[in-house]
Amino acid sequence: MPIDAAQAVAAEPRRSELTWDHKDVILYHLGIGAGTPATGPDELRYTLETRLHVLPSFATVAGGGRAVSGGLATPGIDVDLAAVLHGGQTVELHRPLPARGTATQTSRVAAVHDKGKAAVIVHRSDVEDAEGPLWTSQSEIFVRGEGGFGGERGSATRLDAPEAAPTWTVDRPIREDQALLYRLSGDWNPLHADPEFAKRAGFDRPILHGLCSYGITLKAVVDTALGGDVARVRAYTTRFAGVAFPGETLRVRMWRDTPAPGRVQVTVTAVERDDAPVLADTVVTHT
Ligand SMILES: CCCCCCC[C@@H](O)CC(=O)SCCNC(=O)CCNC(=O)[C@H](O)C(C)(C)COP(=O)(O)OP(=O)(O)OC[C@H]1O[C@@H](n2cnc3c(N)ncnc32)[C@H](O)[C@@H]1OP(=O)(O)O
Repeated sequence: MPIDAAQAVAAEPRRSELTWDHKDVILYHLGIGAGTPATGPDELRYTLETRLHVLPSFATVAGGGRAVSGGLATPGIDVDLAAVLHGGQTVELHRPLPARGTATQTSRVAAVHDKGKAAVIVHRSDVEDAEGPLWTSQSEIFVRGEGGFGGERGSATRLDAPEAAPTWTVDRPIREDQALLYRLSGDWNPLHADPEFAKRAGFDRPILHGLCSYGITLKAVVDTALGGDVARVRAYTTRFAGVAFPGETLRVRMWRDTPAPGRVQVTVTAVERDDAPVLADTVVTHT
């Protein structure tokens, strides 16, 4: 049986060691579009080792993407990768991320929801180093065709886009080779690179990694709404509402102090496809 929810949730948490250094951080930043203009002072914070600030979404790839592969390598879960889409992602920061580190990750399947036509696997990781907790990450993995196993449906948090005009709107072009560059940070899923595999998954061409859009968007928020200060981010949550393709332009709309003070609510759409939703229910919590 492809999904045995009870077995997945009861499985022992998996522990793994994560290590990273400035090279991994810079590669990740390039993979989410940093470095344009190449020598602009704001971009050098993301790309020059002597000035490096770590974007908190780096947590999703630290250690070479084990969070991604580990999410599906759990007893009780045996699914076709072509049926898998990233559904949602949250990262909660306990401290700013260092540019190099060694940490222990403890991961488990927190829940498996039965959506009828799909299963949603909720995968949680807690990461700490010698100085204490660093971050907590939660991924929702949407597996098409794997529902109907008789599990709980689970609840969904939905945020209406505010009626007021956005405080800021910025456009972020996705390079044609963005997914090819991003995958070097550890998510080698062929869905993002191999046209034949993408067709088998139901797409005309390879789609962008959800976590690449996630990183592009957080960088846009930090650079626009948080004065470029990565250390102000406390938490970042999103739902992947629709696909994005390399070569498109992401329009990032941001509302200050929405839905509460100290939060920026964000929507992301694909400009070339009539503002089709890409990220929804997206909030950056900050100091
Ligand atoms: C540990 C980390 C491991 C990560 C593994 C992933 C590896 C990566 O390489 C893979 C990727 O990056 S894939 C790219 C990024 N993701 C996407 O592009 C998906 C975009 N979203 C969609 O296509 C649709 O929203 C879609 C298809 C997701 C849903 O659309 P519909 O089928 O139309 O669903 P709908 O009828 O609206 O709702 C049915 C029930 O499902 C819930 N739901 C909807 N969208 C969800 C989402 N994004 N995440 C989680 N749950 C979601 C709905 O709430 C509904 O349930 P309920 O009726 O109980 O409310």
